[in-house]
Amino acid sequence: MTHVLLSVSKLSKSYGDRRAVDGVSFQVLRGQTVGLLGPNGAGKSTTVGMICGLLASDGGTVLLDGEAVGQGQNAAKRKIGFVPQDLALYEELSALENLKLFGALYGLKGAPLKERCLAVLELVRLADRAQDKPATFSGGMKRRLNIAAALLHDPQLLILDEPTVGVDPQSRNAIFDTLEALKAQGRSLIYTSHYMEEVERLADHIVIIDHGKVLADESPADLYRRLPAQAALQVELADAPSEALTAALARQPGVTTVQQQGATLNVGLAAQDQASAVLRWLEGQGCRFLHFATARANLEDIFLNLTGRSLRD
Ligand SMILES: Nc1ncnc2c1ncn2[C@@H]1O[C@H](COP(=O)(O)OP(=O)(O)OP(=O)(O)O)[C@@H](O)[C@H]1O
Repeated sequence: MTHVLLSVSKLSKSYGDRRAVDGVSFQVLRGQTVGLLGPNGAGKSTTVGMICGLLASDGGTVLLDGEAVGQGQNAAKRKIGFVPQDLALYEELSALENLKLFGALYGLKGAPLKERCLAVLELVRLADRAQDKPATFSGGMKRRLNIAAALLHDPQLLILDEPTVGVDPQSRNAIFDTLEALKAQGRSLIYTSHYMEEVERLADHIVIIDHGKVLADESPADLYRRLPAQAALQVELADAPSEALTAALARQPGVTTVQQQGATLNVGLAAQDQASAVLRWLEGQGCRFLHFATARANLEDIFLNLTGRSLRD
């Protein structure tokens, strides 16, 4: 058995003359969580829609366990669970009745269906609300019920399209707990988001997508290694530093970059724990500080480094 569960190759789709997805390729290994990260309109939803066989592609292939996932019913598709951006629930049926209905679509019935419904409700932490209607649920609870529905047939790969948009913090945590439990069971996940903190928390591997193209396809550690600085120190001095001082600062150990704007210095650091040494050095040079702050580099910086633009533009 190969380690590769899903293989996406040169996937493309245009809407009219707009190329929404332009030759996207990446793989998902067994047990791996892949974060598909990109700004709004980058092509994430279109990509996952094609992976699930819900949207027809203009070109490219999607193989799951070596089998093509096309449109229509097929065995490969059954190994995928999909949680779309838009909720799909019957508001007037109870949570349990909703799941029974979805389970029946997968050919589950009788006692095994009931057992599966209760197990997935437990997994998304809605077991105590089984008899309640989604009409009485918060947005986050509805989202969790939708995740439960996608898990009924016990898929190998769960694909979630921006699952935390419009979700309250309590449900957000419950969703993360569910996904972490699935990871621990060895399931594979694809998680699309434009929230870098979420992708950082969950993903073993990150695919950054922009304008329908893959810009990076790496582990978080490798992505960070691309950055010129792993942390930043911002210091506001009482007086603007001399050019000689700024130049000498740039030569200090652990300092990767120095930018000066008036009395403010932005210092790139090879590691965050080098900030105190830099501050001591500045103090030794007779500098007085008004304010200073440090920040660890994040995926936002990586996106900025790759595209010259902010992820949230
Ligand atoms: N049905 C459609 N008809 C026409 N254009 C579309 C359609 N769906 C998406 N697009 C366009 O395709 C591009 C990619 O959209 P897509 O929804 O895949 O991006 P996304 O990264 O998922 O963004 P979002 O987070 O906003 O959903 C965008 O420019 C979008 O406007």
